[in-house]
Order: sequence, then structure tokens, then C-alpha cells
Amino acid sequence: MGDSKYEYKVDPRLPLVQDADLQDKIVLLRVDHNVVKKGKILDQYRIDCTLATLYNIAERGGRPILMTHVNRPYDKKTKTLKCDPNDAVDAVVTYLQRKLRIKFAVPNFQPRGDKGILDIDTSINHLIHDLRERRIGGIYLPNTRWFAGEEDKGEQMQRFVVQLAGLADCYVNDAFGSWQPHATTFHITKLLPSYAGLLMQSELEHVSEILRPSRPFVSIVAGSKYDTKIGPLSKIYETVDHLLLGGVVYNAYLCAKYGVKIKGVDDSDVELAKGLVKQDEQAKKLVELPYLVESDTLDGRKEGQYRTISTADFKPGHSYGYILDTDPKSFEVPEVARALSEAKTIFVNAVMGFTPFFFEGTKKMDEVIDSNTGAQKYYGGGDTLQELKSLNPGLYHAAIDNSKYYLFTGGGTVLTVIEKNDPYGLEPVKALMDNAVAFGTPTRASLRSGEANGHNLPNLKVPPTSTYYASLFESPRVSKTPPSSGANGPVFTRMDSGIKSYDTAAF
Ligand SMILES: Nc1ncnc2c1ncn2[C@@H]1O[C@H](COP(=O)(O)OP(=O)(O)OP(=O)(O)O)[C@@H](O)[C@H]1O
Ligand SMILES: O=C(O)[C@H](O)COP(=O)(O)O
Repeated sequence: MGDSKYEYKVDPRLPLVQDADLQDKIVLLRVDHNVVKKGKILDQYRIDCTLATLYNIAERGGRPILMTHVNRPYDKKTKTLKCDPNDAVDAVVTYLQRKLRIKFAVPNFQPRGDKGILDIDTSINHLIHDLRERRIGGIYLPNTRWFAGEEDKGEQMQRFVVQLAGLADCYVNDAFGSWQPHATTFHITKLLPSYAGLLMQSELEHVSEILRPSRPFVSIVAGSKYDTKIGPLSKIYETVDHLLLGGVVYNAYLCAKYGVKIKGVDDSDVELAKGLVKQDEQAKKLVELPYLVESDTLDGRKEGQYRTISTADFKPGHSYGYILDTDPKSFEVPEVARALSEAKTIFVNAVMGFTPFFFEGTKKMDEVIDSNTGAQKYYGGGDTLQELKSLNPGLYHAAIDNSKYYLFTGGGTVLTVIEKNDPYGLEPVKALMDNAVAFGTPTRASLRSGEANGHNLPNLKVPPTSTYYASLFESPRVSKTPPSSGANGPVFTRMDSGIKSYDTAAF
């Protein structure tokens, strides 16, 4: 165990990376480095936050294989997966190499048409060898969402997870921002001993604070990910004293509340938003930002083609163009100003406008929040942090070292925690705790009670030894009989790629 001064307050049943034996182990490390837009990094914060875990793994003899998703390359409507170089991990790898002065190798797996990458093939074997021999500092896998198995729930997922497990001895999840239960955040824990990284631990400690906020508690939710944000909103509504909305979420709410039509807002989204309107009829916690920026086009900020409108002028049945920002003067309306200045806790997952063209609403929001010096302020979300940094750089840098601020690496994750009212209800986090029980790995709870896990392992899925995998990587074409891992251990079969398979009964 480490020095408790440097440890986070987390559920003692959570298996922690600092308690894992990592000496000469290959560690599959899931991070959320989803910070690349059009091939460029907009804000390194999410990467920097994972360096402690990376150092911890390296310091204790572990050999890391990193994985992150970048953007959303799978199109649910057309069911196609496009491996666009703009969504590659290369920019992240270049940044890490420059920062750490070590070499990361990125294997190149060919996608199959618009189905994405189907297999981790044996071309990775020599890289694993180099990793073990310390000729490279790490491997960085391609964008996890380029793999057909990442978001799948059936055979492709199982195949991908089995191949991933075949690369490593254990798994560490440091991707707090990636709360969706996908192959690399969730299913992989069925096959490898799994641990929470240091960033994950820090985020879990701080997100617990939001669940018992000093009141009044104000949440501001905006942005474009309507599908994953509208769900948690009704639960969030119950926990806050005031809710402010912006972006696409607010547009749907306005259509539902005022019976207007706003360009780009789907009828199905308006239907969903009606629930929120109904909820607000009684409690009236929703503080509306009344001045909005309407634009005739999505093609940027075109002189003469955008204007400020007011919700006071909304008439049922009236159609509007795109609503692409909140006019800053919305924050001067007494009701809005009061809600933000009297708040004791503020959570912000909000980009108010269509970036990069419309930014004034977000800039003003950040400044007004900052002027409430007494409030505890929590920001979360990839774009939310990027915008805070680019619009108010001084404020952003001061916030990083200010105890009145905490910057989460995931906004959708915090919303989900509030929805579940439990950080350990996040599926990837729960999977880590279940894994500790199944694999018998030590946790603070088991160490404290003297039931050091790992000695008495009935009904466990025990992975094969690293030596076994190493031998495969060294001579990938020679078929070997895998070692028995006990009566209850997994059954292995050889796959075409030369990587071992677990019995899929684990899923
Ligand atoms: N009115 C609007 N119309 C269209 N796009 C908008 C509008 N308001 C904001 N956006 C877009 O929303 C995006 C940010 O929203 P998003 O939901 O991805 O936030 P986030 O901070 O990344 O949160 P999370 O981490 O939960 O994904 C930006 O790309 C911005 O351009
Ligand atoms: O940027 C984010 O919000 C996280 O990386 C999660 O991305 P997702 O919502 O596409 O899963």
C-alpha cells in the first residue's frame, strides 16, 4: 500500500492500481484521450491527467499498452464505421512522446471496408516483444472505436475482448470520461485482473462530493450530445435547486415548452423534452436563459444572417432558424444572475454555442460563474474544458490550481453519476469491483479484513500466465497447448490471428 497522504477516498472494495503486482507485467491501460478534433489536440488536460498512472505503472515495472476512443466514428443510422485519419490516435502519441521522451509504437491494422478493424492480427507480436525487452516505452492501439468489436454486444465484441486479453496480464481503467460499457471499458474486465487507475480514483472521490452538495446547487447542461444527456436530465432535475440549459438540449426544451419549431431539432427530441417541461410545471427549478442567437445557416457566422431573439416573443407554431448560442445578456437577467451568484455548488457541463463560430454565451457564462468566489465549482466534459481553456485561458489556468474548482475529465460521466446517485453504479467502475471478487485480487477491504484475496480462488476465471503469452508472441505460428488454469478456469482455443481465446462463457 502507498502513503495514505497521496491516496484518494474511494470505496475500499475498488481494486487499485497501486496494489497490483506489475513487475514485468503487460498492462492494458484504458484512458480517455478523446481530445482530437480534425487530427489536432485542442486541450491536453485529459492526457496530462493520466500521466500519474502511466508513471506509476512504469515505475513498478509494468509495460503499458494504451487504448482510447476518439470521437464517434460509428454511424448508427447507416451502420458503417469509417476509420478517418482525423480520428487517429497519432496526435496523442506525438504529444506523449514529446512530453515523456519515450517511444510509443502504434500498430497498423487494416480495416475491412466500412466494417472497421475486425482483428488484432499477429503483426503486433514484434511490438509486444519490443515492449517486453524495453526497446519501446509503450504501445498505443488504434482508436478503440475503429474496432468492429468495441461497441458491439455479441460475437465481434467477444472476439475483440479475447484478443485484447491475449496481449496483456492485467487491465487498468483510468478512463473516467468513458462511462459507456463498451469492450475496452467494461467487457475486458471479464477476462483480466482489473484495477482502477489514479485518475479514476481522483474523479470518483470528487464526484462523490457532488452527490452531497452545499446548497443551493446549480447545474448547467448544454452541448450537442442530446442522446446521452437528455436521459439523466430528469434525475438531475430532482437533485438540483436550479437547472440552466443551453445548446441542442435547450433547443429541444424550448420547442416542447413554447410549441415553436427550431431548425435542426428532431420531433423525437422534442417528445423527450416534454417530460422535462412537465417536471418543471410544479417545482419551477429551470431558470431560462431568455436571449438567444438565431442563425439562418450552420455554415459559420455570416454577417446579416444571425440575430438575437427573445423567448418572450415566442408564439406557438412559429418557426425559427438554427439557434446557435445564448446571448451574453441572458446572464444579466436578475433571475439568472441571482441563481448563479447565490449558488454554493455549481456543476457545469456546458458549451452554450455552436463552436468555433458562436462562443460569446460560453465565455460570459464562465466569467459569471467565476465571479461567485464562494461557490465550489465543478466543470466536466471534453468540449466544456476545451472551451473554458480557449475562451478564458487565464481563468482556466487559475482554476487548475484553485481548491474552489475541480475539473472533471468527463461531463457525461458526471451526469450519469448524478442520475444513478452513485459513482460506483457506473458500469465500468462496478465491473472493476466485480472483477476483484471474481479474480480474488486484493482490495483495501480485503486487505483490511485479513482476507487477502488471491489465495483461495474457487470459481475463478484465472487468466493464463504472461510467460505463456510471451511464448506465443515470440513464435506466433507454432501451435502450443495452453496451460491448464484449474477446473474452473477458462478453456482456450487457438484463433487464426495467433492470439489465444478464452471460453466465451465468461460473458
Ligand atoms: N446550439 C448549438 N447547436 C449546435 N451545436 C452546439 C450548440 N451548442 C453547442 N454545440 C456544440 O456542442 C459541442 C459540445 O457538446 P458536448 O455534448 O460534446 O460537450 P462535452 O463538454 O464534450 O461533454 P461530454 O464530455 O459529456 O461529451 C460543441 O462541439 C459545440 O459546438
Ligand atoms: O468526450 C467525452 O465526452 C467522452 O470521451 C465520452 O465520449 P462518448 O460520449 O462519445 O462516449
